[in-house]
Amino acid sequence: MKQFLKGCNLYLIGMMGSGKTTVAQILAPQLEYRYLDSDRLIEQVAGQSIPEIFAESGEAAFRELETKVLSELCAYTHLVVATGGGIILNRQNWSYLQHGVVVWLDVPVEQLYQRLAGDTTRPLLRDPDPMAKLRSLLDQRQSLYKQADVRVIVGPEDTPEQIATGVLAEISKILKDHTNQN
Ligand SMILES: Nc1ncnc2c1ncn2[C@@H]1O[C@H](COP(=O)(O)OP(=O)(O)O)[C@@H](O)[C@H]1O
Ligand SMILES: O=C(O)C1=C[C@@H](OP(=O)(O)O)[C@@H](O)[C@H](O)C1
Repeated sequence: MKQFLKGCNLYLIGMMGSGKTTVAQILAPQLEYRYLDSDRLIEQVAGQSIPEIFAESGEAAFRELETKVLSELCAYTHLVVATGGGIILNRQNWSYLQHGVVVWLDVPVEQLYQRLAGDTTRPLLRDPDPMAKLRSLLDQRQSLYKQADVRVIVGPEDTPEQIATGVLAEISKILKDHTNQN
C-alpha cells in the first residue's frame, strides 16, 4: 500500500464528528505518514480558536483561512490530513484536495449527533436544534462529499481501528484499478 500511494497525501473529509481526526491519527503511523489537522493549523495561523474566529471574524473569514492552509499543504507529501467538515464547500479547495486521495467517512446523522452532544468547539452546532442543523448541513453537502475518491460507510459499532482498516482496503481497490488501467 505504502509503495502504491507513492507519498500521495490522504485527505479525510466528512461531516463534523465523523471521526476524521481519530481515524487520521491511526492511519498516519500505519502508512508512516505525518498526521495533520487543518483546523489546528488554522488556529495556529490565526492565533485563535475556531469558535473565536467564527465569533470575531465570521464564517467567511474562517473559510478563507481554511483555503490558505489547504493550499499550503499541497506542497507536502506523505501527509494524512483530517480536514474540517466544510472544506468541500469551496470549489478551489477541490483543486488542492485532488492532489491527493480523498476519503469520505460517511456516518449517519444520528451517530454524529450522539458523538457531538454537548460539544462546544463546533460553532455551527450552536443551534437550538443541533440534530436538525446536522441534517440540513448533510443535505447541503452530501453531493460534494460524494466527489471523494473513496467512500467508507461507517456502521454504529465500527471502531476507529476497523474504520482505518476499511479506508486502506478501499484505497487499495482504487489504486489497483488505476494500475490495471495503465
Ligand atoms: N468510530 C467511532 N466510534 C465512536 N466514537 C467515535 C468514533 N470515531 C470518533 N469518535 C468520537 O467522536 C468524536 C468526534 O470525532 P473526531 O475524530 O473529532 O471527528 P471529526 O474530526 O470528523 O470532527 C470524538 O469524541 C471521538 O472520540
Ligand atoms: O462542518 C463545518 O463547516 C466545520 C467543521 C469543523 O471541523 P470538524 O469537521 O473537524 O469538526 C470546523 O472546521 C468548523 O467548525 C466548521
